[in-house]
Amino acid sequence: MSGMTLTASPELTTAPAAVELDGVIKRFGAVTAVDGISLTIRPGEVVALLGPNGAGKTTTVDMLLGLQRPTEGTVRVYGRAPHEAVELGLVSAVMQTGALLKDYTVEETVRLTAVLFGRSRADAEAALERAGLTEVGKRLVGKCSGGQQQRLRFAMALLPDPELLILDEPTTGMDVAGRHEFWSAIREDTSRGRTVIFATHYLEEADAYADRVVFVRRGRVVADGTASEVKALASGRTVRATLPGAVEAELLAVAGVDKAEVRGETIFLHGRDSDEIARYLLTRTAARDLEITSRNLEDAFLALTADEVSK
Ligand SMILES: Nc1ncnc2c1ncn2[C@@H]1O[C@H](COP(=O)(O)OP(=O)(O)OP(=O)(O)O)[C@@H](O)[C@H]1O
Repeated sequence: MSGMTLTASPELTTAPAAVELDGVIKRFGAVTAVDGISLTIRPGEVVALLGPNGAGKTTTVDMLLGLQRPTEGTVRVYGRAPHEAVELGLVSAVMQTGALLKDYTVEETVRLTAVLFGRSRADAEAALERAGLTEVGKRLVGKCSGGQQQRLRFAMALLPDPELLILDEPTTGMDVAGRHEFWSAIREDTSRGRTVIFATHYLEEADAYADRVVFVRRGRVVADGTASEVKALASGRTVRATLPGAVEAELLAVAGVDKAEVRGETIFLHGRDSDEIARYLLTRTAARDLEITSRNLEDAFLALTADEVSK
């Protein structure tokens, strides 16, 4: 037995991950909604789950909230079973829809929720303020815009003061101004160190608000990185050409090439200066049929998430 205990900051040592998915599979009859996801999310991370319709985002979120159980694999939230974490108030969520009582005012709704969570009136006021709702406190919920209703759900989700906040496509159906206001409230909150996981279709949202972007497609993680890594993935241009007998390692050594791929007689060279790459190919090799394409974020997203072309 070691006679000495080292002290180090808790984040670096034994603090449990905020979320730990290990080999998670979820099937609904013949449909495999989640097909083997393993993921660790550290406390304080703001993570976007990005993917097209049917990718498995909501199913993953439901498992994090204990609303669904995995068919295989394990889900832990702060080292606990998800339903326990929810019961302890460690996790709360803003879902796409969630019943609100339309005949109550915004203020009454938040105060009532505070009572349910055993929180004080001051906590209710603080949640209203943090969700940017103080000014519309007296408004009937039924008269609120979609964006205000979502911020109301956000205020309610803040009441247990959760360590982890989960947002499932929180801005679906909102106009640009509503989305902007919603995200300003969230951003202000995340600056206090709360862990946030949000599912979205909107690439711009993932890019603007997440430290980490996890691309999901057909129930699998197809890319996982910081927003800037995702941008890097999408920047630059690809030169495609026909060059029989090309060797990947040799192409990678060409000035300006940061990625090279050989598929049969076709080569794909990626780099910042496509002119230089094209010049090299045309003057120093037998390459022909050159084609230069640039990728914006939207293309990168589509490339990462698109279904394979069916035969
Ligand atoms: N309860 C269920 N019963 C049967 N199939 C389901 C069920 N829930 C989800 N699925 C299927 O699992 C797959 C993943 O769905 P999920 O809702 O998790 O995707 P998503 O990424 O959240 O999509 P969206 O962006 O449209 O909300 C889909 O094919 C969906 O039809």
